[in-house]
Amino acid sequence: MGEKITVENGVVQTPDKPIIPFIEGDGTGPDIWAAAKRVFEGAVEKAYNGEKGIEWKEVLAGQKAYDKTGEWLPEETLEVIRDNKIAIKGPLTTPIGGGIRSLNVALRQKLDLFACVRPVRWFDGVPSPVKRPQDTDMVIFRENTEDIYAGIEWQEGSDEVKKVIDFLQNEMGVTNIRFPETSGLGVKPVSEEGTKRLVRSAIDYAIKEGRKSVTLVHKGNIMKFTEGSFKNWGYELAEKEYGNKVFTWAEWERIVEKDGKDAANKAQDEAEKAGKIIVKDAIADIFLQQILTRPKEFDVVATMNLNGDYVSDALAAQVGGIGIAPGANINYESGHAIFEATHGTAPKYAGMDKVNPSSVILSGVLMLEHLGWREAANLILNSMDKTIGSKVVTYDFARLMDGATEVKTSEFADELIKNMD
Ligand SMILES: NC(=O)C1=CN([C@@H]2O[C@H](COP(=O)(O)OP(=O)(O)OC[C@H]3O[C@@H](n4cnc5c(N)ncnc54)[C@H](OP(=O)(O)O)[C@@H]3O)[C@@H](O)[C@H]2O)C=CC1
Ligand SMILES: O=C(O)CCC(=O)C(=O)O
Ligand SMILES: [Mg+2]
Repeated sequence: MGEKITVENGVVQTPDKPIIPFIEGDGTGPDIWAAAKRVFEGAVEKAYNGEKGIEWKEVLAGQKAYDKTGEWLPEETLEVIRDNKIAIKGPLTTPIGGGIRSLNVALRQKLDLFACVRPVRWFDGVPSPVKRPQDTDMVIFRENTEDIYAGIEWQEGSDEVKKVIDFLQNEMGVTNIRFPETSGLGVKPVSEEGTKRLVRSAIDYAIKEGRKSVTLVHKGNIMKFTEGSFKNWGYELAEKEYGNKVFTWAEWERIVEKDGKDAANKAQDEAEKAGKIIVKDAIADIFLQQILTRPKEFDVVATMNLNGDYVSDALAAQVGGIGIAPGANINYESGHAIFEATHGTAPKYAGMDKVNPSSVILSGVLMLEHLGWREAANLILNSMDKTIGSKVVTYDFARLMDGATEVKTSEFADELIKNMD
């Protein structure tokens, strides 16, 4: 009989047979989930000889939920995940324009999973568009509950948008809505609490994992009171809560003003040598250039929701694409977490047993690490290295690799299970 995972004083307590809810997902979700589940079970069995095991519990969301219950995201699904603390999911479809809002975003918001953690590293042999993919080794902390993802927007021509435009023009003195008759409007909330809990998680992670820096990525030069404040609150939190453990660029600037640039650079050098975390910032556009040209300069990255979405896929491309990029949505305060692939439902490949299951498999590796089952996680990581190293890969890698053997989703899983040792 399975038992519930609990969290005591922020520490996850995993029974030998934890109940883990899963959402299969839409489109290619069932293909990659079937493969991933077998890989997780193979690794756990091999690591613990039957002494530990997972009791899977299916919960519904997306098309499957709608067909069975008439709801896209049933309350029962949220209740089961809340109750069991963690879950793993495949991708869910979001129609563009009208219709339902993103179920993926709704799950993160309803469970307050404020940090979307996406590690980006290269596996030996994976085809990449850059010359030195091994230089990219970053962990993105994307804020998950605020920003324009809050879904506060009004359609062009609606009574609501007319009211808001009227308010802006007549009560707030706004004069620069270029085409007021035909504008839709969106609101971008970014709060001090939301920013600080995200940046805190990123710095805690950097300290725990022995990382060198945390970069706050923002567009504060243009959006001063949202993205600019994100940067300022980030520095404020770093200095106030972490004191001597960090050196911030805000401090660097204060030293420049007082004693000049050489003194500031010297202080940063000394901080690096002392193993302090360097907390710095980058404006989002130049950041997207520098992750390509100088990836070694970045380590942990903390950013808002939309920037984080763009940065995730851009960085994933550098190490082989979204077919292999994992993710976790975590509330570090309550311990709730949902692990999920970074990519979408890739509908044109649905049911073809074709796409790469690595993204959801590596999300499962993050889940096993979260549970403290490092042995099983490492078995999968080593097997992934070995399997890709032997050039047995799915179509996405095969089309970019010389001499590759292209296999189906399920065959790639067979190969991973075979190569676990
Ligand atoms: N978290 C989630 O559940 C997410 C859901 N979505 C949703 O998914 C739907 C489709 O979105 P779309 O923008 O087309 O993005 P997708 O990520 O679904 O697909 C875009 C392309 O990425 C490649 N790709 C995606 N998954 C894999 C995989 N497992 N293995 C190999 N290659 C892969 C394919 O490239 P190629 O054609 O070159 O082979 C595919 O055509 C939308 O409804 C969107 O809202 C999107 C992102 C995240
Ligand atoms: O939910 C969606 O449609 C998109 C989500 C997304 O792009 C992401 O999680 O990176
Ligand atoms: Mg995305």
